[in-house]
Amino acid sequence: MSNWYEKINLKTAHILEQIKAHRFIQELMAGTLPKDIFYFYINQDAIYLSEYKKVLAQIGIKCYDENDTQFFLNAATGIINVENALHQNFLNQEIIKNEASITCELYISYLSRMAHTKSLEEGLAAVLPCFTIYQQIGDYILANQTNKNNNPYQDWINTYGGEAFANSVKSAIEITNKHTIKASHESINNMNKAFEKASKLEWMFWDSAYNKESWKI
Ligand SMILES: Cc1ncc(CN)c(N)n1
Repeated sequence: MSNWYEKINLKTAHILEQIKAHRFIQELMAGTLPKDIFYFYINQDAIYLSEYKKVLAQIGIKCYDENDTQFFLNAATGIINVENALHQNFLNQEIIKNEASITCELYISYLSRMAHTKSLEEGLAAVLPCFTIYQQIGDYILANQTNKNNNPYQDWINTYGGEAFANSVKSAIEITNKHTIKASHESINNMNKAFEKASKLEWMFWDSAYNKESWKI
């Protein structure tokens, strides 16, 4: 019998396919993504990660098993440090913007609400696509690109397609699956909704970067 993650991954496969097909990802893979769009993304992602780090710490605080707590606290520091270093490599200080785009604001606010006001199970499900989708996209690009030696975005691709990130994703999946074993039907439904919504927000995050989303007023 398949576990919770396998089922929800299958149920949301259409979202992942749309992310893979998105012009942001296709052009990133080809190395043709305009630099201003990539920088817009990296800048928004730096804002996103500084909040996401707090969300992971909050999830860790809520865990009952100390190993799970440790995992999320490590994830909040370790992985994010790697990503921040990656961002600093790409970011030109002059273009740093401090204002979150609408979608960035929406995504971080949503995750923060899930981590602070919902059950641990729902919080786990909400943060999981941030792990799994990036790994799947990293792996997808690594498997399909033909320009590994001259893609200006290769460092980004390697970070998410790499083994270190895969290990961390595996642990996040295992912890979340473990919390579904005794979960009620209602709780599983809520977890499904949270995973699906966060997956859609992942698509929206790339789309908003591609369009250099601005506030309407
Ligand atoms: C928006 C977003 N989602 C996920 C990741 C991968 N941690 C990220 N860097 N940015």
